[in-house]
Amino acid sequence: MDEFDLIRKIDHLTKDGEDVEVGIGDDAAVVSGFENNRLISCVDTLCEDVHFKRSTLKLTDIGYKALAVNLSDIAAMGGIPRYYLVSLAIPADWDEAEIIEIYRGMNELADRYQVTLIGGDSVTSKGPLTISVTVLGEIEKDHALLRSTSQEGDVVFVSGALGKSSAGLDILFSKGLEGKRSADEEELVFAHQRPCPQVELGRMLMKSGVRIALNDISDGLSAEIWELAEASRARICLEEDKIPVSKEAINIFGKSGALEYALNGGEDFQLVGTVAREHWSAIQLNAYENGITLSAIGTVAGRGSEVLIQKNNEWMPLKRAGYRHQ
Ligand SMILES: Nc1ncnc2c1ncn2[C@@H]1O[C@H](COP(=O)(O)OP(=O)(O)OP(=O)(O)O)[C@@H](O)[C@H]1O
Ligand SMILES: Cc1ncc(C[n+]2csc(CCOP(=O)(O)O)c2C)c(N)n1
Ligand SMILES: [Mg+2]
Ligand SMILES: [Mg+2]
Ligand SMILES: [Mg+2]
Repeated sequence: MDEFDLIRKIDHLTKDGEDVEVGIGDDAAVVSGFENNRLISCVDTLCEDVHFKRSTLKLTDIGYKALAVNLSDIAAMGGIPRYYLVSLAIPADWDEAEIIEIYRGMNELADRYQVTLIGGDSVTSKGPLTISVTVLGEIEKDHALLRSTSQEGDVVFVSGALGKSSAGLDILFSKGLEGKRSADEEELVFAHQRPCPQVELGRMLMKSGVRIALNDISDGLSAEIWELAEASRARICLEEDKIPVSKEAINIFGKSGALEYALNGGEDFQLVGTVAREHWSAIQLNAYENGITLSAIGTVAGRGSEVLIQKNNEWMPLKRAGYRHQ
């Protein structure tokens, strides 16, 4: 595969935004920048055999997901994604047409959120295929939603239903990409392959103007709630039976199997946060009116850096057992 040929094809595939003064084709990109807002940036990487296999994601899904996980981090800050850069380390057994397919998937999501590809890097890999995406965006000055602002008395909330992605992954592991699937299985597999970054929800929460601590769920609810507790030095108490566990996962894996996926599976890319009790109803209603379900799953009970969970009327420490790279 010729590096320059590939870059030319990628360039043709993507649209140039008007505010991109120099895009693909020079040593670095130049964009016009933001008049009043701050620059917000993040990078996350997908690695073959760690984040996906050819038997779990189609080529277009790999691209879609590589961008989605980054839009999720921008969402978790309340920002607006604008530009992205893609770094690829490509092993010899991947051909150009396959890489272009990955870009087609990325493009699909980029078009939906109007984020523009402004550059990247392509190198040979002697190991697995690795895709690293950097997203640049904007956020109103002093309005980023941090992990560190939870306070005593806050309601702890989470968006959507949890556990779908990792339940979907197990279905893919047992049935492969092309296996026959029930409607429930299809829903779970789709959630794994095409996670929906909660950008609109992040913006809605930011625009509410109230203090909200926020995090996105990449490693599982247990890991992300612990991150909030530690960043805010908060003592968080969750009620197990309030956690919105995927119905489809319950149908297939039973209540406790589905709860395990919700707590420790990861890659749901929903948002978990805390907000003062007096603002909770309005926030929940506003989300509802925009087609998003928010569930109250607990409270910030005081200071500390710990998470407790109530099961069958008994409180116990929540095990932080989400995904962790070794
Ligand atoms: N290798 C690194 N060098 C510098 N900073 C890093 C590195 N890895 C992570 N960070 C920083 O650490 C913080 C937490 O990163 P982390 O990747 O855990 O968050 P996340 O993207 O929300 O989680 P995930 O990667 O599971 O989606 C971020 O500020 C990130 O920029
Ligand atoms: C083939 C295959 N095996 C396992 C997994 C599960 N997985 C990998 S990384 C991760 C957490 C998020 O990653 P990060 O912390 O890097 O953002 C999870 C839950 C998968 N998706 N595909
Ligand atoms: Mg990260
Ligand atoms: Mg994150
Ligand atoms: Mg992330």
